[in-house]
Amino acid sequence: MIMTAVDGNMNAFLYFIQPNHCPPCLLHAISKQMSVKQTVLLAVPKPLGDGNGVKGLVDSGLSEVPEQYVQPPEERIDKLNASTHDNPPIDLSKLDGPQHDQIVEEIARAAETLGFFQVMNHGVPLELLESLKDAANNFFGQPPEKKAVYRKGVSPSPSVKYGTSFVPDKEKALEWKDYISMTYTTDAEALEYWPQECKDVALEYLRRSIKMVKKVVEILIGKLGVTLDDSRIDGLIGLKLVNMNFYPACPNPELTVGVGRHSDMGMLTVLLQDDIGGLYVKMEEEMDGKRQGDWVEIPAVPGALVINVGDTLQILSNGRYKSAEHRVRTTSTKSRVSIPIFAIPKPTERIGPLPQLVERDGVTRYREFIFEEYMNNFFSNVHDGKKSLDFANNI
Ligand SMILES: O=C(O)CCC(=O)C(=O)O
Ligand SMILES: [Fe+2]
Repeated sequence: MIMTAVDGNMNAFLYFIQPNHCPPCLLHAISKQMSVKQTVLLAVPKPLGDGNGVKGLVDSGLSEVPEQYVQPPEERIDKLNASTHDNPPIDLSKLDGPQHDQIVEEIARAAETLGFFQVMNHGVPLELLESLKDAANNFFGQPPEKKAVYRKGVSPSPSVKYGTSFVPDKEKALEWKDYISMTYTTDAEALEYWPQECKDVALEYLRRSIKMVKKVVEILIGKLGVTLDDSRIDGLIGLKLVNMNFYPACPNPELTVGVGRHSDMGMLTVLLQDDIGGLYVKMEEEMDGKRQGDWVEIPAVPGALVINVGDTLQILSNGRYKSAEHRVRTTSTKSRVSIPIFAIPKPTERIGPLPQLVERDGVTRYREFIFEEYMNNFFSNVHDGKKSLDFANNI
């Protein structure tokens, strides 16, 4: 019998199977389903394609999701039972007018409760937002071989990485997502190595957003009653990543996730989503008639950007600001793109609760560490809710 299967790195394999042996994962499941007691792999797996990602799978004409993408029941997303977080976007242009204090209050309140909010008049031109979504669709719409050149290990620069899922080698169930991740070092490096289809818009998005990120960080630190000098703030948001996520239309959205439950590791994340929707956040506490633990959808609002608090800001604020757990569902009808910017500390930055807060709170909720250690831990574990924060636990 000849059979195709796909491994965690999205390599498709041709298998020749005979009784007596059972290769792991998909084949195991298939062999059980087919009541074949044992199967054997006769030939070495032969890659059918490299770097095709989930998009490549879908383009090959799937009618059902492969076994590796089927989530355990507790991770599946019941979209009918989720409500929407319908707070209107916060108008950042009002920071320059008489409503300054009220806007500062709204930002701090959102960061202390849900850890997510949307903003408008954020300084990123609306045409640029449209171009970014087009650029992401263009990049992922290319033939597999054009994208595969950015895979880890072969990419022309360590700052650019094309991949699928999060940590495919360790995940029990894969995420239904392809991505390209671009780490900013210098303009020259970005212009040389980032993909042609997206480098200009991604750089401009980064330049414009980072000004807004800095302003929001200053506001949030200020609301803690602490002043940090400019170079410290620059260090806290000194490493910047622009990602483009692509979630292909999925034949069984009820069985899969686009991104599993996780929190982001940095200070703040800025996220552009298209009009499909599907980003859910877990309520940290009871609020607006919703219970703690409920999942609420962050609706797609044209022209708005989503901002969320990351682990670093939760740690720095000694737990006052909430790094929210979030996840993304898939859809059967259309693909979705999202374009986050992760503003994270420089790897050498020393992170821990701000001493002034520890003194005031009379307790230190997290230990100190060098950010690089946190980052390495984050990227070597599968998404598992807010588990990433355990790395900073005191004991
Ligand atoms: O696609 C989204 O809406 C969110 C993606 C996300 O959470 C992430 O990339 O960390
Ligand atoms: Fe995230």
